[in-house]
Formats: sequence, structure tokens, C-alpha cells
Amino acid sequence: MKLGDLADIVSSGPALHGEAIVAGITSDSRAVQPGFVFAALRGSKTDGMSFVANAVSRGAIAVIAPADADASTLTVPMFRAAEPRRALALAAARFYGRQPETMVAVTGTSGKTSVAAFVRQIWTHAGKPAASIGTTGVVAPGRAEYGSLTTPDPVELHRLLAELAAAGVTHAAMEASSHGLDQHRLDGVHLAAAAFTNLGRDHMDYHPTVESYHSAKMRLFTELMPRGGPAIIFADDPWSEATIAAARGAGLDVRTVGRKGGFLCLKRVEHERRRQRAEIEVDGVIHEIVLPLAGDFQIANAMVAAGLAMSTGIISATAMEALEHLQGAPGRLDLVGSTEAGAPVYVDYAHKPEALEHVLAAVRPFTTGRVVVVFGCGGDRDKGKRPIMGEIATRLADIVIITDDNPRSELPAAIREQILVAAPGAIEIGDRRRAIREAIAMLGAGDTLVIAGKGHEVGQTVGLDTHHFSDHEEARAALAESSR
Ligand SMILES: CC(=O)N[C@H]1[C@@H](OP(=O)(O)OP(=O)(O)OC[C@H]2O[C@@H](n3ccc(=O)[nH]c3=O)[C@H](O)[C@@H]2O)O[C@H](CO)[C@@H](O)[C@@H]1O[C@H](C)C(=O)N[C@@H](C)C(=O)N[C@H](CCC(=O)O)C(=O)O
Ligand SMILES: Nc1ncnc2c1ncn2[C@@H]1O[C@H](COP(=O)(O)OP(=O)(O)OP(=O)(O)O)[C@@H](O)[C@H]1O
Ligand SMILES: N[C@H](CCC[C@H](N)C(=O)O)C(=O)O
Ligand SMILES: [Mg+2]
Repeated sequence: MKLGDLADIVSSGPALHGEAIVAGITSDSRAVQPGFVFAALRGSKTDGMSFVANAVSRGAIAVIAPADADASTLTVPMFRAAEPRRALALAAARFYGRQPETMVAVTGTSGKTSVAAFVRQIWTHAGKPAASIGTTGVVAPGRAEYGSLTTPDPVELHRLLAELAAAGVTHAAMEASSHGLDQHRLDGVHLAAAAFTNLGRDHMDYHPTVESYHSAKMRLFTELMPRGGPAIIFADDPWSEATIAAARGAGLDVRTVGRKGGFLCLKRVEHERRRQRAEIEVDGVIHEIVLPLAGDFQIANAMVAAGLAMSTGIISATAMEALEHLQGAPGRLDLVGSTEAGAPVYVDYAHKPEALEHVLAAVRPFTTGRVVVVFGCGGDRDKGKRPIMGEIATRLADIVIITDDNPRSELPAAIREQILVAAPGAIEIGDRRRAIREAIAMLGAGDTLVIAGKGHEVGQTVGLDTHHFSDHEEARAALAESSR
């Protein structure tokens, strides 16, 4: 790519130097190498403009900067952009050049990771080389790696997409987080379809109101999807209607799924302990399927995933058949084992109110004894959700154990206290390992334990340190001990 190729991405800049070869693109001055274009972004902590001199000294040949940036001291060309983050994403897409031919993205407060994993599995079942990208990392044929963000930084994202395409991956499903959408991380991805799962309380430390949180998510439909493209929308959520309106307003082909769905309609569902039987109507035909996963919410996720797959060329019979082989994403209502008396122990990633509500409701029908829940809330994140989650746990579980979940820079006891004010009668055990052990020790026949909040995570962050910690490992060790 030449510098001149940036011309239609930025709003203004010098026409000179157009033939210079671009060696790379980054928004982090520390990653600049000779020949790179540096995007100076205004961030939540600092302003990239203050690192321009540093970027130039490392060899940057041009800078993408906000429209009002001061170029007076600059020794390399400056390209101005009304939205530098968007310019960075489009430039990255062009620089890396390739992406899997069929890309879809899913947004929503809960279910994104599960839907992305399910779409990958449906495509794979249909014989397509497929990948998924999100909170639990990248999964593709011969590849499974952890990533740090739900929606990667655009430069990393396009490097990855080009790598996947070069490796023969033709289909990829990715998660679109509200941060990612707000920060234009997905601009430049060629989307064939997009989906919405639901909206609940999340990230109220980042978005000022729930409406602004919803509109950040709506960028997926209103700005990133091509007109006329398919939008798969879960129909049974309080925010479904507003989402349908936004997608229709953007000229998309809205396809609803769920009990109120028109594209895929859930006619009947029967929950069993580890699976559920569902009747799903597609084009007037009822498909009876056995979904090998527990939880009402997994039916919702499976239908959204099937909607995405069917909107990207998979025939309905193949998609429905694939649902019978789905594996849950790691750490999503994940059965770790059972006590000798048969009480199941689940690890789940519910770290926000609606998720906790859904997961506790999901285990109730097959619990003849008590539902026990172990959970905490992360430090340096939305404080408002703490009492809400305390109330939900108290209402839906019989025994509530409040513990620590990544306290980060906060005082762990203070976080627990903020949950406990709405959870009278809850047991407080800060040490997560001990909390899990005590919970398993108290399980009797017919009881169910849900260890919520960390799911696939393998670390506990206290202060600036992250030590290895896995709910799966702890639960397995405690189960082994209890059976001795
Ligand atoms: C709050 C937030 O979302 N921050 C993201 C944002 O950083 P920022 O632009 O605000 O960064 P900043 O620190 O203010 O710096 C401004 C600019 O100066 C640059 N800089 C800084 C220092 C320096 O020496 N040189 C330099 O050039 C930085 O690279 C940056 O471009 O853009 C960065 C690049 O894309 C992200 O890595 C970073 O994610 C941080 C690490 C993060 O923790 N994000 C979380 C909250 C997040 O995005 N989560 C979502 C949702 C998860 C969920 O589903 O629940 C996700 O998609 O993962
Ligand atoms: N459709 C759904 N409705 C409500 N809750 C759900 C749904 N799907 C999953 N959950 C709950 O949310 C948790 C996280 O699910 P998942 O990882 O699929 O969502 P996500 O949107 O990717 O979340 P995150 O933004 O935290 O990455 C699950 O462990 C479960 O407790
Ligand atoms: N991406 C989410 C993950 C939260 C997981 C939970 N274990 C916590 O640490 O709060 C966040 O950063 O808000
Ligand atoms: Mg996720």
C-alpha cells in the first residue's frame, strides 16, 4: 500500500509523498517502526497527539490526526480525519487487504460469545472452513488462541482476518462489543449479516445512559451493515422493538427469531437436565430438534446463530441438524462435574445482572433441592450492578456465597459489602478458592451449584497482579477432594 492510497479514507492531507510505501499502521507510538503510519487517537486516558514526536522519531512517515490537530511542528505529512478511529480501521482494512469472504458480527449484552461459537460450528457442520473471534479468543481450523479484547483493536483485527483468509478460512463470525462499535474497531469489516441478542445493564461506567449504550450497539446496523443486508434480531427482548426499528430505518432486511420470531419461530420447548427439545418453525416447516445444552438462553443463542448461518447460504435443514451437535462456549453454563450424590457443579460467565438472572433461572427447573450460587463483582467496573446482582442472587438462589472476582485496584471487602447490602443472609467468603470448596462441601442430593462471573478466565486480578486462577480447576479439585 502507498501513502496515496489513504486519500479517500481521510478528509484532507498533502497530495505529495503519495508514492511512499506504507510498512505498517498503528495507533500506539511504541509500536511504530520505520515506514509506519501513526494514527494519533484521543483516548480515555491520554491523547495520541502527544506521542507524535515519539512516533516520528521511530520512523513514522505520516500521521492520521483529528481535524483540529496542530500540525505546525510536524516534519511528516499529516492527514486529517473527522473520525480518526474510523480512518485507522479503514486504513488497516486496506493495508492488510484480505478478509474471509463471509463475515458476520453479533452484538447484545449477553450471548455474543456463544452465538459466534455456534455460527462457527454450524458453518463447520456445513463443510465451510470457519472461524470465530471474541472474548474467548480466536478459534479456526487448527487454531485456538486467547485474545484480550472481545472486539480486537482494528489493526490486530485486520492482521488476523488477513491471516485467516490466507489460511483458507472463508467464513468468520465475530463479536461486536459496545466499546468496539463506539470506538470504530469494526469499521472496514465487510459484513454479510449482523445480529442482536438482547440488551441489559452493562458498562454503565463507559456509557452515560442505557439509551446511549443501545445506540452504540445500533451502529452495527445503522452504519456498518450494507443497505439491504440481513439483520437477525432476537424478538423476545424488551429492546427488540427499538432494535428492529433501528435496523429497518437503516434499510436492512430484518429477520426476527424467537418465540415472537417471523424468520425462525420457537413453537415449543421442553427442558431436560442437560438438553432441551425444541420445535422451531422455518418457512412453514416445523423442525424438532434436541439441543444438547441446558438453559433457555441457549435456545435463544442457537436460534440467532442459525439465523446468521441461514442468512449466509446455509440451508435450513443443515442449520437445524447442526444445532443438535452444538457445544457450549467454554465457561458458559459449563458442567464441570457432579458430587457423589449427583449434585451438578456449573461454571458460568454471568458477570452482569441479566446474565445472572438467566443462568439461575435456567438451573431451577432441574433442581429438586437448593440452588447454590458463588459470585462476586469485578473492581474498577460498573459499581451500580453490585446491589442489583445481590438482589437477583438472593431472589433466585437458596444459598448465596459472595466472593471476590478480579477486585483490581478496589478494596475487595468494599466490593463485597456493596453486593451484600442487597443480599441479606448471604455468606461472605472473600477467598474464591475457599468459597468454591465450602459451596461444594454443602451440596446435597438434588442441589445445583453455579459458580458465576469468571467463566473461561484463568486469572484473578488483585491490585496490579494477576495470579493464575480457574473456577474449573478449583471446582474439579474440590470435587475430587469431596469424593475421597
Ligand atoms: C476504555 C477502552 O476501551 N480503551 C481502549 C482504547 O484505548 P484508548 O484509546 O482509550 O487509550 P488511551 O490509553 O487513552 O491512549 C490514547 C492513545 O494514545 C496511544 N498511546 C499511548 C501511550 C503511548 O506511549 N503512546 C501512544 O501512542 C494509545 O495507543 C491510544 O491510541 O483503545 C485501545 C485500542 O483499541 C484499546 O486497547 C483500549 O482497550 C482497553 C485496554 C480496555 O480495557 N478495553 C475494555 C474496556 C474493552 O474494550 N472491553 C470491550 C467489551 C468487553 C465486554 O464485552 O464486556 C471489548 O471489546 O473487549
Ligand atoms: N441470550 C442470553 N440471554 C441472557 N443471558 C445469557 C444469554 N447468553 C448467555 N447468557 C449469560 O451470559 C453469560 C455470558 O455469555 P456469552 O459469553 O455468550 O455472552 P457475551 O455477550 O459474549 O458476554 P461478554 O460481553 O461478557 O463477553 C453466560 O455465561 C450466561 O450466564
Ligand atoms: N469484559 C468484561 C469481563 C468481566 C468479567 C468479570 N470476571 C470481571 O472481572 O468483572 C469486563 O471487563 O467488564
Ligand atoms: Mg463475549
